[in-house]
Amino acid sequence: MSVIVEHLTRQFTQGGTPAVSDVSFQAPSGAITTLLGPSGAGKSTLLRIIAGLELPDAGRVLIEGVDCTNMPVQQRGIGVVFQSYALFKHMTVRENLAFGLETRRLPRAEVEARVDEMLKLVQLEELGARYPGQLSGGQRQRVAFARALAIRPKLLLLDEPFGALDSRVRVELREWLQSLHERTGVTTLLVTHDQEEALEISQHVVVLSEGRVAQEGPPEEIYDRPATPFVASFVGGTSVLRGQVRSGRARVGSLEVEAPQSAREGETVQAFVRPHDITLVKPAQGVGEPATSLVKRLKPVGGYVKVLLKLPTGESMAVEVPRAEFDKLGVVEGDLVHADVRMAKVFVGDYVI
Ligand SMILES: Nc1ncnc2c1ncn2[C@@H]1O[C@H](COP(=O)(O)OP(=O)(O)OP(=O)(O)O)[C@@H](O)[C@H]1O
Repeated sequence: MSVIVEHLTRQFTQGGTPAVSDVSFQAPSGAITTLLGPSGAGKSTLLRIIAGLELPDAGRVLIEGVDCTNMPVQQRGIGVVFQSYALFKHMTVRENLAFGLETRRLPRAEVEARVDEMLKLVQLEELGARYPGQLSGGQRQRVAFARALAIRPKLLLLDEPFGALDSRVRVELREWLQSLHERTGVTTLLVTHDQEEALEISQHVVVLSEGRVAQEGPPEEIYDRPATPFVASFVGGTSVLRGQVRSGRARVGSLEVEAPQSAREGETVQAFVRPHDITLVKPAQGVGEPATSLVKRLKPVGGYVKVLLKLPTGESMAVEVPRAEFDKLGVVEGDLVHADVRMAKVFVGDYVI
């Protein structure tokens, strides 16, 4: 069964903006659901309410159909992994894993069997006798997962579990978490501010902004059909540009793209342009129309270069150019270029899609 939250609200300061404001969503059973949003969006507060570490001012939390809103943490059947490992330093890995089971008064033999099972599950069979200080960050976090899963939770709550690790280990553990989830099938809620992480590992995404749900759905839907400009830019790095319909085409600054059929002449439109759907062309001197998009910033990132353009309208547009293509282009910061938009989603009127 799923996790359902209904109209959750939590306000820390009187008269201030609520950290969580009337949030409702459903996390499907057996799936990984991510709570995705920028810093301060209310993700951790929401997770803490679901875990029972924080009480809401209003609203309900239902786990497997049971109202858990006021239930003590220990009775909720939840495993939690935070960003910091929170392992006992003076205990070995085995002792760390056994601790939660012993406090639940499981028989000794069962504790030992469960610890073995968990070490195998997280592929750390060889390291049971080590202390946390003798493990790498990634290994420590795998122990934290094993400890959370040892109690056979109905629900696994993960608050930026890879946040403290370097990017290579992060990506490795992302894949590891997917395979762990395939093996356990435990309903999982993952807090992250990393859209790539959310799109890659979850089956359901809840995008949060300023304590509210901005959009909820499968990752493809969030990416392909963002419900608001916030979701478009936060999830896809999409630029949102304003323009007008002229002769059946949408003119967005110096750019021109196809207008929706329903668009009337002169109507205001918004174009959502993804960074990889733009081709940059450096104009040959004195030939053709003068270029008007200013290269404000260039940043090589792995196999591509991130380019921030300033359009004549004053709007900014993010572009990603494959490294080889960029090298051929030979532009530097301060150059003027043409920006050919290969594809854009154009919407008429205000932010309703
Ligand atoms: N115990 C608290 N007392 C007062 N304000 C709080 C408390 N906990 C969180 N807040 C505030 O609530 C808002 C939401 O915080 P929260 O930590 O839930 O956001 P978040 O999306 O998890 O952010 P981050 O990714 O930075 O952890 C923030 O403005 C934060 O300052």
